[in-house]
Amino acid sequence: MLELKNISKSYGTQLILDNISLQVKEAEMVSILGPSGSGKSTLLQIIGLLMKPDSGQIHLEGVSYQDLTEKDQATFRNQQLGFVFQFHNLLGEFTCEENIKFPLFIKGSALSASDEELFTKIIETLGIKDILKKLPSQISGGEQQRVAVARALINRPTLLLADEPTGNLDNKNAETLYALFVELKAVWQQRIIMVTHNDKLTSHSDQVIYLNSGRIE
Ligand SMILES: Nc1ncnc2c1ncn2[C@@H]1O[C@H](COP(=O)(O)OP(=O)(O)OP(=O)(O)O)[C@@H](O)[C@H]1O
Repeated sequence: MLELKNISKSYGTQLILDNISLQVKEAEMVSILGPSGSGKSTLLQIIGLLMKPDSGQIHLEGVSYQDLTEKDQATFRNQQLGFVFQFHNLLGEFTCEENIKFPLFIKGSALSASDEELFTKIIETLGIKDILKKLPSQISGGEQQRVAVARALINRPTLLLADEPTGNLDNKNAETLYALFVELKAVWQQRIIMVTHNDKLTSHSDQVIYLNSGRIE
């Protein structure tokens, strides 16, 4: 279970999140919608341990974020969380395969047989087998985004966090990526929290959350 209790966050005098509480079970897909500036990305960053709330508690699978030291937070992020952003942040000088395996290299140990097995399963599911040796600049935007999703999944994250993952894709690629998320949820029981502007991409969500004026509507 992911549990947020009374999360609040201000920037200066501007209250961005006002006592937000939320529970997300395993295999649930949650969409976060809301007007620009309503705090969607801020909430996602707090859940992703990239920003601290001013108050409130978060637990993921029994681990309290408050109890983690800075070093533990980095390890927790790398092992438990997967991130996909609108601008996928792929490393331009590395091939797609190297980009996908990057989180495994960070761990420092050699890739195990089960890492390789998962890698194969991921690239097959995402349909990106044929582009593995290419550089990110040599593939399309939709393909780049699928590589970013593969990289986010390679550590088997407890929670996949996606911030406007379809934001720079055309409609067709956006729908393909969303269909992939739906498949990851159905087949892999992947828990996903996605910020989106596109309310067409929420039909399979277990929870749709509208943020407005710092609160869930
Ligand atoms: N580092 C910061 N310092 C000060 N204010 C910030 C900072 N980051 C965000 N804000 C402000 O906090 C508010 C919420 O920002 P956030 O990016 O979470 O909104 P959002 O709902 O994701 O917006 P969008 O849909 O436009 O991406 C905005 O008014 C923004 O200007």
